[in-house]
Amino acid sequence: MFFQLALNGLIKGLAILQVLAYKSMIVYKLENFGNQNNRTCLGKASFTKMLSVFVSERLVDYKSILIESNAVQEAVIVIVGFLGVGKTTLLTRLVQEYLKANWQPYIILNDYQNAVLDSQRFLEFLQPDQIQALSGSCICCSGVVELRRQLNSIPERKHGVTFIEANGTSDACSLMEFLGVGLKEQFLPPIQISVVDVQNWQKRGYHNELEANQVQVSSLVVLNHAANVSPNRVERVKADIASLNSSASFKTWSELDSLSLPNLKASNNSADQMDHKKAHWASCSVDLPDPIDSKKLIGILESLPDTILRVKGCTRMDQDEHYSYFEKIPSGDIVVRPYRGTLASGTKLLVVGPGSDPEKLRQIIDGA
Ligand SMILES: Nc1nc2c(ncn2[C@@H]2O[C@H](COP(=O)(O)OP(=O)(O)OP(=O)(O)O)[C@@H](O)[C@H]2O)c(=O)[nH]1
Repeated sequence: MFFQLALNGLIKGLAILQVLAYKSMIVYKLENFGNQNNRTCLGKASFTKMLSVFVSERLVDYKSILIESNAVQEAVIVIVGFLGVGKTTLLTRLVQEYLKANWQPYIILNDYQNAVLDSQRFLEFLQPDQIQALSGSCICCSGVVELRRQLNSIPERKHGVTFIEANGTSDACSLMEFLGVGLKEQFLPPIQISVVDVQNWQKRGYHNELEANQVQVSSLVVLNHAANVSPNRVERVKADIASLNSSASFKTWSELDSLSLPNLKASNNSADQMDHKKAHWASCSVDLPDPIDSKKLIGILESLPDTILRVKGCTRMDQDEHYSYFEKIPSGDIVVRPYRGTLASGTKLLVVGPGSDPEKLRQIIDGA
């Protein structure tokens, strides 16, 4: 606040000094106000108007000079996409590549139930203060105030870049609308990148509309899961997305040039209206035994209702000393890998989708 007042005072002072120093320029300005023939007859009102235009022009000039001489504004890159398409995988790649190129990335991770679980995986590359976790379903409405607060609390630094990963059911269009206001001058207007699973694009039944919403204000669409699909399918998906957002560019995982992302311009594509409630999904989490028999865990994951589209969790398996992170994506694939973070919240099973009910989950776990 004090800095802002001081800066404004300095700018005004500079502008007034310039007014005094450039009398000849004032004469030039008088000419621009249509008084070429009788400069001495300029009325008080015209003079005041001229002075205010001149000073305000100078203010703009000085402000831009000061901003240029300070840090370059920081890109804010928002990663969206349906559940399990590969947003965190992309974020991990981006963080690693930006660090390698001497940038200073900050990340904000939003997820259902327990964003800390995912955020801990980044401690391998980032300091704790470079990572913020934001649990909760809706950063596109009720959660946007907290998201903006977290973003605005990120310190200014050289070569800064901030990545935000939205949860997989976010109303990506509303998110950009709300996030576009109230950010510090430190930041450029946020840009959105959408991750799309080419194999499963628009095979989400009732959730197709939500998936389509998640590409409509994106500047770039990253085409994932493209290894096992025909080139025809890739072209069809691109054409489909282009019909929703004609200004988006496309990159496959291998074509993506991570360091060029800050050069993207925010999309001005107008999006179709979506019933925002479609972005509010049920989710819940329950504790898991530690350790657990790995066959029993697979049995639990396979017994979950089909309406549950995303599963994540962490516990120790069999005789392992280390914890394991496991997950199930909407296609039904189950992946298990060692968990390197600190398990701050204890062993958990997290589920997202209609039918997420802690009582039902406990029954499935006890009966396995
Ligand atoms: N085969 C294949 N697997 C992928 C690809 N991208 C990501 N995955 C895997 O898919 C799983 C889910 O990836 P995440 O990056 O966690 O997906 P996400 O979009 O962050 O998921 P949520 O935000 O939790 O919904 C992980 O096991 C990834 O390794 C891809 O292009 N092909």
